[in-house]
Amino acid sequence: MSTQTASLVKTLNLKNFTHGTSEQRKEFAAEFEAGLKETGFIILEGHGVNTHLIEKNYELWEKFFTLDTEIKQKYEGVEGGARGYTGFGKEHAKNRSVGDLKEFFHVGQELPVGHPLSSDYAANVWPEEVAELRQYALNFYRELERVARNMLEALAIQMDLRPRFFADMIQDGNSILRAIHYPPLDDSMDKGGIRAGEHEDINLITLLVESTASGLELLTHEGEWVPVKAEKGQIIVDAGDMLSRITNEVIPATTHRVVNPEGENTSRYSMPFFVHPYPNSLLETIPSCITEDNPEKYPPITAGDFLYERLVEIGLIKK
Ligand SMILES: O=C(O)CCC(=O)C(=O)O
Ligand SMILES: [Fe+2]
Repeated sequence: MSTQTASLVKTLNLKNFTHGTSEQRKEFAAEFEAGLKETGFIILEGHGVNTHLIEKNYELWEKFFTLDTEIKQKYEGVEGGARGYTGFGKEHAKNRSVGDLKEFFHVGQELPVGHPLSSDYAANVWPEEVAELRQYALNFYRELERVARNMLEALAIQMDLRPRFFADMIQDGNSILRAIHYPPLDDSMDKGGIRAGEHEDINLITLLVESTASGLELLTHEGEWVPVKAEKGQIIVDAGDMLSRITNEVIPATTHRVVNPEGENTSRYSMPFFVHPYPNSLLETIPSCITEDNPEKYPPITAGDFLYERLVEIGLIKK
């Protein structure tokens, strides 16, 4: 981590919330909210996600991404990229036309047959060439959901909401595990291309376990790009558009990007977990976030409709 990042982005330990005294829990919650407001990012330690599980996921996803393109394309095309593989250059940031220099694979919520929400979600697709992926990716998904629940409970307490306010929204929610491969750059790639153009995530919060290489940057309120990196055992947490919307922008969505490598030109892998409410959950402004100086900015919308609008904007759904 650069010294600049170290001083700018707060590092918090989740154990202080899950196992701490009431003082430590309060302090954790306050620091989390302050971090989201000040820089949009916090770095989380003590999250309890097993290192082996993270390493195994990287190993298996790398196996998938090194398969021939024709094989990977068999797993493409499920509902605007909601599940399975999305090929190189397809997604672009909201106001850009050049596609990002990445390919990725989405794993979504998997509910038992007969669950009332199971028909709301497309079925996951699993590459038969990497048989172990299903088990390891789903275990990882569950672990990240647990961390997300804890973080959102802390935020709800800090905002004087009932503790499960956000946690109920993400219960059986539409969260997405995205495994990303940014290939080494070569001359055939679009000259204006960047690994991931400047953007905000669509969801409530995003959890990013350590990536395999640097490149992630956040935009400060002062308009300066600053590198952020999670080391082994750390998770970066940031705020997305849905959280910004329901907090009436009291918590802004974090603007970030992934820049091209300057030194060694190798593949980069990362695995963001986008924490989403269930599709019928209403994104409605939290009353305490409406004040005379900050009147209500957005009408209510369901999480499903909001997501659809944004997927059209970033090129994953064609209207
Ligand atoms: O690869 C990363 O570190 C971040 C990726 C990202 O911001 C995204 O996919 O939304
Ligand atoms: Fe992002």
